[in-house]
Amino acid sequence: MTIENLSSNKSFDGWHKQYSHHSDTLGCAMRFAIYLPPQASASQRVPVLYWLSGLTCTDENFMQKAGAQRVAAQLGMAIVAPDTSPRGDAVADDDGYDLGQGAGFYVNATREPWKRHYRMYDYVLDELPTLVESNFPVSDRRAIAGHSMGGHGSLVLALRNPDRYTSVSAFSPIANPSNCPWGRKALTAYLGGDAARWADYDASLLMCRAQDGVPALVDQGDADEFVAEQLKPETLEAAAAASGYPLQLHRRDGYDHSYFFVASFIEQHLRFHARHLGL
Ligand SMILES: N[C@@H](CCC(=O)N[C@@H](CSC=O)C(=O)NCC(=O)O)C(=O)O
Repeated sequence: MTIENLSSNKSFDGWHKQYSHHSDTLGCAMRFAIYLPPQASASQRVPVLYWLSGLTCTDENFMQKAGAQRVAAQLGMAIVAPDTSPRGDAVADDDGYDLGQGAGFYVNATREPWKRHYRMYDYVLDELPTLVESNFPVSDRRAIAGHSMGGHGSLVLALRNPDRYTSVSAFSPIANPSNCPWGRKALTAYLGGDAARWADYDASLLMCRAQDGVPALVDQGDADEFVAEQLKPETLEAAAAASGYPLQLHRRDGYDHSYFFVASFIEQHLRFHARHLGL
């Protein structure tokens, strides 16, 4: 697999780099960013945190706004941030910011006009780690985290694949997409109108029936403008209580939905993952 380096910036003695590559899964060119801490070398592979961003984002929002590099460098943890959807003139799109390009929802679409390219679930689960692990000094010890739509994606990927990740965390996740306007719009378009087909992409439904799973950490601001209508953290708490799932969910006084919130608590998330990654 050929990857093309687009940028390189030294950061806390490590490197932030952006790459482009052709994705067979998505059928288009894709961009991702990687932060390689100073410990990563030909003789030392480091574990990786995969970060999934939210609606309207690219690989850049987290890498430029969250301020994660200082602690990742201390811990010896790589971070990989993919784009949030397939992109390009040949890729279906929608006028709304919450569907189409920039809004892939980390699902494998089954409906026209989306199903040809919108396969972000498979891309994040399989193609991206294979590519990253064969091109960079990183190991197959993986954790996953994300924000909002990406929080939904990270929880779904970890809940369905506990053998692939050591731990999962989310900021302000869309916790019950079957039951909120953002989720219903996207899942109807990508998977069709039968809500029974959405259950495999709904973190609250998955957590409710989880027999075991990797440790989960969620932070939710109580001044988040989307919390009541779109995010519904109470459904995730109820699901964890019902199944006994190892979820820690913190409500944070006065914080909104922005990356100012993510930046305020990202160190705690990185240290949580570091413990489970064995760092
Ligand atoms: N009103 C905004 C809506 C988009 C938005 O708030 N995006 C969030 C994620 S929301 C859920 O996935 C985000 O992360 N934005 C990027 C950022 O850098 O803050 C709009 O119309 O754009």
